[in-house]
Amino acid sequence: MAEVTVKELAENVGTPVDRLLGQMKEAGLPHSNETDSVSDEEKQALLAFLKKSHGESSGGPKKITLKRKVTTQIKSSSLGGRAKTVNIEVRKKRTYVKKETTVPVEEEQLVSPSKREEENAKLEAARLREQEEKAKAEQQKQAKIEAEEAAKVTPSGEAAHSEQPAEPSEQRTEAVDAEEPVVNVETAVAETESTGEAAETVKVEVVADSTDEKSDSTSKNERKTGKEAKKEQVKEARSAREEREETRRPSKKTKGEAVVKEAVVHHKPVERHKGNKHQQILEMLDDDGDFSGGRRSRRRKSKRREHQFQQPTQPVVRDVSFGESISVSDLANQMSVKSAEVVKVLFKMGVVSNPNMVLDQDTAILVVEEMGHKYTLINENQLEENLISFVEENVGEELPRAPVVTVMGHVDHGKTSLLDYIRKTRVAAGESGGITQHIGAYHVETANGMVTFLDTPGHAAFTAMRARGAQSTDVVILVVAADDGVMPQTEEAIQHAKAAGVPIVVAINKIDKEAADPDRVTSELSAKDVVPESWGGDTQFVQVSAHTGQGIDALLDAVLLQAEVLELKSVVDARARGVVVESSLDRGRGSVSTVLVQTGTLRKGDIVLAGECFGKVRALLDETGEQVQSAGPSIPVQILGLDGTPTAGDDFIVVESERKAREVAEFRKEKARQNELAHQQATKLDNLFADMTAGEVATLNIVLKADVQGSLEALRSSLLKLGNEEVKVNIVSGGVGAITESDANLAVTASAVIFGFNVRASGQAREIIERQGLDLRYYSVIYNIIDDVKAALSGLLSPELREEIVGVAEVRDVFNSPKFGQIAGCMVVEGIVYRNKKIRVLRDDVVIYEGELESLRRFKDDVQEVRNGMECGIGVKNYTDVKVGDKIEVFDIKEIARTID
Ligand SMILES: Nc1nc2c(ncn2[C@@H]2O[C@H](COP(=O)(O)OP(=O)(O)OP(=O)(O)O)[C@@H](O)[C@H]2O)c(=O)[nH]1
Repeated sequence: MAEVTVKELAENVGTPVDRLLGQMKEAGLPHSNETDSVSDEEKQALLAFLKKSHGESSGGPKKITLKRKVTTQIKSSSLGGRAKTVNIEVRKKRTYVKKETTVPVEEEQLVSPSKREEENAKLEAARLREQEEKAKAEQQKQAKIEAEEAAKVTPSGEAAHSEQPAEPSEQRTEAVDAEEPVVNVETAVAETESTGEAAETVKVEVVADSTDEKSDSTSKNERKTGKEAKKEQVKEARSAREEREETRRPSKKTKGEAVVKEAVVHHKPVERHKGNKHQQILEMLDDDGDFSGGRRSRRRKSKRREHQFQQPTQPVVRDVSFGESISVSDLANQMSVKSAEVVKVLFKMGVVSNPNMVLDQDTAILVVEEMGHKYTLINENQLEENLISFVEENVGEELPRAPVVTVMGHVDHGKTSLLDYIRKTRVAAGESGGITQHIGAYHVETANGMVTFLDTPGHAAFTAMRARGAQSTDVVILVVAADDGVMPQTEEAIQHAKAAGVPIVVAINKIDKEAADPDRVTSELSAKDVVPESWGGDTQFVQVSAHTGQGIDALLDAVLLQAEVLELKSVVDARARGVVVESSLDRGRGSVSTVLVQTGTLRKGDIVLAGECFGKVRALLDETGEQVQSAGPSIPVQILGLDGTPTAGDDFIVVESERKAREVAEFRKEKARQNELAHQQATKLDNLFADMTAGEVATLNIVLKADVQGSLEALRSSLLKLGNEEVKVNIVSGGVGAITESDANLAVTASAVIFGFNVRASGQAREIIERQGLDLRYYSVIYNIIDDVKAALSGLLSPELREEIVGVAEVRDVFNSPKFGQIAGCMVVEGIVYRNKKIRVLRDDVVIYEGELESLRRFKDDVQEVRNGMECGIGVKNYTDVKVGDKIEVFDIKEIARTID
């Protein structure tokens, strides 16, 4: 490279000649004139000096590279089936470069003298100069010093030269440095904050540290002010948010939680600024005192408060309420003691118990008193009584109501056809085999008034309803086919109607038929005590034809006339009450119950209690399936909304509240369960004798079904031969074929056992048998039936009662205890003295008192029994005249069953 003069070099780098000469002097070069030539070596020397003066030689880090290494393993199975583990190392590198803005451009120009580079250098130098001057203007003091230093400069001042001229450039560098790293740090912080890499932030701050103390402090200050600014922002945001929260308070918790949730769900590190936000929300919520932190602290506080136990100053006396019986555990619960406590007390009273044991009312009272509590006796029927009184509030004007009619008669005599004709719909055609499969109810308008029909499939439902004491029918239409006459089911219908005290209107049907013989029917019915008015009786007979419609109007008139005689009236404006006709579970609609309103008006939305079911009436449907808003007396409706399917014949009633309905329903369920248990015991063949009352002729009622007529007759005669003057067999019903629903219902009403000889019960019959706990027995050998009945009748014979003395105690001493009254100190001389068995007091072997023991104690303990040779204390109930020398005899009564020879 060719040599240049100082002036040319100054022009090339865009620096004043004087300044360049000064720098050259500092670098130890001999140049003092602008015309002096500068060699390449000198240029290099000047460059080295300048670099040094700008701190390059200090070797301070210009860049920091952060490395992160993550090693993971991947396991793969090779073809040979051997697992292969591959280590994967992921290296991340991040480099932070300190901006090289302070390097004087002159130096670059010195080493790159080409024209293009020179121009670039010029531009860069110009920019630098501008910055430099700016810095100068800002730091006047430094400029002054610079000026002073410049003035001090003397050509001989080597030392001064070597130090002072460097200062301005150093300071200049510092000034730039002081700014640049701050910028860098802030950017770095912003970067790392947004990615959550806090570690990098720290490193970058170190860069600033190592670079320049001043810059660090400045950046710290700046950061500090930045923090304060943030604080201010947070505060502002907080107050703004608080204002916003005031207006839409309910959403704040959700928002705060949502931030956390999001972070958790996506496994993202919570961003710092978002974290701050979250923190703010938490803080705000805490301020409000209704978020977790606040709650927790409050809980802690309240816990502390709870723990401050205060000993009660006097024993807590609790009021315990129970009915006829209560279990030990329930009693304990009510007294707030452990069951074991009650068991202990009972044990002291001589009763061995367990928590599940049910105590009778008297025992429960003793326990409660013993434990120092009060008791209230509950009338268990209170609920029902309350319900009745609630219903009796149903006062209002009684208005005439439509009669409710049940059509009964033998199979195929035309019941459905008759009803079909009356309501002008063809129900019969739609039925399988023409037999009515459903129980329904509907009302029809006639020219003379309204009539409600209960459409039943014969007598079963009527019997079932009757068995539950449901009096739903006002009039029975007895259908008898004029061509067939009185048949078994006709007779049955008559019996049912008479038993229920329901007037009959006879419809002699199929009068259109050639074979019709109404007179025969009339005479046959008269023989059954159904006598027409024309023959001096009180029953209306109407000849009808369900096919031609002949006599149907007359029949309806007869029914309405009968209703008039009955003076059927009912309150309309009152809470509804009535009877359940049928109910079923519909797949789409749930429980669907057909009910007949008997009094009052049932409305949509009413709370209905029907038997053991209850619910709010969701919808009311009439017989055509149309929704209605209400139903008055004698109107049948379907109700939707009950929680179950009540049984046909159950009463339904509108109650004040769902709570009340539930309470009574629960009570009824429990009662029914108990009744069922009791009933199951009573109707078992083996237990029948328990029902017998002394002096009466006991009867074993049997419903007998056989496969063929021959066996039926054989069985009937054999069974009827059994028995004597004390017991007898009564075959309530005997027939050929399967055991039907009707048979089961009959067995319920007659308290009969059911025998099936080579026949089985139908599904519906089995359901009733199971529900009612009837005794059903299947046989295939006649002698087995006879043997069983003989055995049952043996049970029915009055058992022989024999007395057995089980223990004797001699009275050795008598004393009075203020707590237990008179106590006889005894020695057991025979057998065992039992606490719960009957006793007699004998004086000189003559019975002077018969009764029970009040207490039996050994030493201080109540005991159940005391054996021979042991001493005991006996308190005799209601007897205070025991003397020394008396004997207390404990006896048992044993029943010895007799058999028929
Ligand atoms: N000729 C004539 N036939 C009748 C009359 N009434 C009913 N029938 C017929 O008698 C048969 C039995 O009629 P239903 O109405 O099904 O008799 P039901 O008593 O209801 O029978 P179940 O449903 O089985 O109890 C049918 O074939 C009817 O068409 C009538 O007045 N005249």
